[in-house]
Amino acid sequence: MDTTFEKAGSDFWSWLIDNKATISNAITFKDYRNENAGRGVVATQDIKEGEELFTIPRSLLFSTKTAQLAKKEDMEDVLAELDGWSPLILCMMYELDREDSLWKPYFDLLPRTFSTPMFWTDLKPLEGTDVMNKIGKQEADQCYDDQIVPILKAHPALFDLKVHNKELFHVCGSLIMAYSFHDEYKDESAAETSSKKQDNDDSDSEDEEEEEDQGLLAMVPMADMLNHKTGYNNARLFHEPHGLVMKSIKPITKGMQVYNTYGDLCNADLLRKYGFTDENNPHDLCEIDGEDVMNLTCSDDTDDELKEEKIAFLMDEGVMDDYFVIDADHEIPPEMVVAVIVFGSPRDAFKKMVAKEKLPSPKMTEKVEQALQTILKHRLSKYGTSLKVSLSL
Ligand SMILES: C[S@@+](CC[C@H](N)C(=O)[O-])C[C@H]1O[C@@H](n2cnc3c(N)ncnc32)[C@H](O)[C@@H]1O
Repeated sequence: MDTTFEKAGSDFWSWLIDNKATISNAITFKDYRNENAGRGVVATQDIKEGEELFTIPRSLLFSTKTAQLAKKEDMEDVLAELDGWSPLILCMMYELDREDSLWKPYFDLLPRTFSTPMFWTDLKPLEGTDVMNKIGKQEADQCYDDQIVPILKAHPALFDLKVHNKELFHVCGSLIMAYSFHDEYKDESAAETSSKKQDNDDSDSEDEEEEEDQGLLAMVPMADMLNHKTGYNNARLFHEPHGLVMKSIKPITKGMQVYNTYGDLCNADLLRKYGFTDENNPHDLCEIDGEDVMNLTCSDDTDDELKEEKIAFLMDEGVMDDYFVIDADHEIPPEMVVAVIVFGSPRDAFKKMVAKEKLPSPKMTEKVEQALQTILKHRLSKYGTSLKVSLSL
């Protein structure tokens, strides 16, 4: 038995109880490291649908509202200037290793290394997959350099650049990516204050509204100890006035793992955010680059100007996007068939479509089928290895 692992779990459990969380005795932690899934939660007895598994009071949520850093002089304003995850990342960088943090037993439990591609030194095995364009390492590095470093430098009493470095920034970002929640509960009086603040600030951009709608970004101790397995979801987090409540949404037999859902995610997203994939994933998909579809199917008389016109027409009609998606049913989407027909149409035929403002129907002719085969072969050629070799790796 790994006593350090066990002790961290039991210290955390006691900390939750001491801080007014309630936990059903029908669950306990289990070591799933032999399945590369870290710690998880297991049923110690049969659980009925709708049973409360645990309740976490809001005072235990680690967010920009509760973090130590937010209470330091000037810091409320500094954090308010940042966007996206940066405010919570900065709070976490400050507090993650502090002995005097309320969340110490929780932080001690969180991993410091990750299997997400962000940390891979060799990305070759991912060549051709949809993950490659989504890793976001450069953007994250840029965010650290542009947004975080100036704050660290301006507050030497709070931060030490040797400790609060890029590595710690990535650790905190990765923890937020894989462990955080948005607390969707809206206190009516707080909602009113925040909408008033918006009126005053005159800052009603769509992005901000969207962020507000998602709720408060927070680390939710215990709720984040549940693993995910596509198709096996048996518990869900409810955002109630008195706290965040995890309930079973199906009967759970003694010995079964308790799974939350991380969403209906394709394997590329599971890997990018959480560092694992699901073998049988009905939400898996393959993206086909819209530009490739255009380049591989344009009729011989298509110059750059006509290409632009074709793209604009397809976009106006809502058919064209950056990518076409083939999902797990392996059907070619009708939008992609329409795009192939439009790109392949000679100038005159295309001009008639535009004049009539009418898209062709997604009819599968021999010519279309050949074009689609060319596109799919091209897509396949992007993979560095065959499926057989990848599986053996
Ligand atoms: C919200 S945490 C769940 C608790 C986590 N197992 C732990 O020990 O801290 C999410 C992380 O758990 C792991 N995980 C969750 N479900 C998994 C699965 N089905 N297979 C492998 N790892 C999984 C991944 O490392 C993921 O990033």
